[in-house]
Amino acid sequence: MSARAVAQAVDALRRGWPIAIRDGADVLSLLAIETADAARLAEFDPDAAAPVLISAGRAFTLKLANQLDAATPDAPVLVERAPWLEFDGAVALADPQLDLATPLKGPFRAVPVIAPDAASAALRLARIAGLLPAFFVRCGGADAITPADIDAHEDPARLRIVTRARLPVAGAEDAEIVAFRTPESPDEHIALLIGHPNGQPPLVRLHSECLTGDVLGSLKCDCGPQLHAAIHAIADAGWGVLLYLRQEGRGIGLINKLRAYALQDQGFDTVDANTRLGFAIDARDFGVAGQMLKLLGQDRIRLLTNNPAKVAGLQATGVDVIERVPHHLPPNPHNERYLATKRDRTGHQL
Ligand SMILES: Nc1nc2c(ncn2[C@@H]2O[C@H](COP(=O)(O)OP(=O)(O)OP(=O)(O)O)[C@@H](O)[C@H]2O)c(=O)[nH]1
Ligand SMILES: [Zn+2]
Repeated sequence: MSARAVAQAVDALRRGWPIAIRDGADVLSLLAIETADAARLAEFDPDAAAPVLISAGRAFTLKLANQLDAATPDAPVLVERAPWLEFDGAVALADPQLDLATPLKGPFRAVPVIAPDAASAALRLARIAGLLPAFFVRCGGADAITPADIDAHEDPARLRIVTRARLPVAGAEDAEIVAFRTPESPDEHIALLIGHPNGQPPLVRLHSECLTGDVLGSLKCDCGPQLHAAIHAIADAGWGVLLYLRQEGRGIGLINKLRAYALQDQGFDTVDANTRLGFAIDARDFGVAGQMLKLLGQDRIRLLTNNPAKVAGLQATGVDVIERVPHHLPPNPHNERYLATKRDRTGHQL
């Protein structure tokens, strides 16, 4: 029942319908700003008193917080509903793409967060729904879901292998595709098994979905070349696994990644763009990858990556990463700065 309620809540957010989240005795009703409009807001909040929930990263950009704890840019911050904070003003609070074009009409004031666990859970649900993490909030409401329900929605424990088939691909004709899914999430993750187990730990690549790089050949990142080079490297190694994880935009979804790109067009780097949107710098959870490898019977691996956080994330799921194998591709003029930011700000190894 609760699984159904979370799926319905994600759907409701996308459609601009309010949801409710319970934190102990407190219940918050929430209307996502991105999918609301002035009429829905008037119906949700007839007294025009509902404060606005945003994340700490966004609040810091708006100078509503003095300090940004780098570890928690996605923590909840509540903004008092000043009389001048009408619907359009709230949209400007929610969407950093408008910052340069529309100077904000403050002053705004942060107030203590009511029901912080429910508020954090709401921001998480916005990410799952691929929306901006910003809501109008009021107390009370029916059919509330709980933060634990949302944890269960994201839990990879119920991941299963659904089907598998031979799939010759460019660079690895001897390959098999294995498809995974959970009952909760619409994301269908894929493993490409290249070659055959030979008693040695497989060479593994975790590839997070990048529609722009993988499909359109975007030069802004290194994803497309990394994907193809990984297939070749695994084939050359004799045996291994490519996991294609549906974690577009480091877990914030395609639309939010493209918003981050729009901010990059304004001069912000990939780290600051995520923070300004109100998301963690990397919102991925490698639990899915760990579970996929275990279902494939591979819990001792060599990992192709430059990202020590990926190694740590996978180790935390109980997979033994016996070696990190660097996975560098030559830069191009469009992704040079992106790669330098990864090196300088997110600990990627040279
Ligand atoms: N939010 C956001 N996501 C991005 C951006 N550029 C690329 N991505 C996403 O980043 C992910 C690719 O990262 P990966 O190549 O898996 O990994 P990594 O963490 O850089 O580590 P490596 O294993 O060393 O490549 C994909 O989901 C891309 O869609 C960006 O500017 N903003
Ligand atoms: Zn990419």
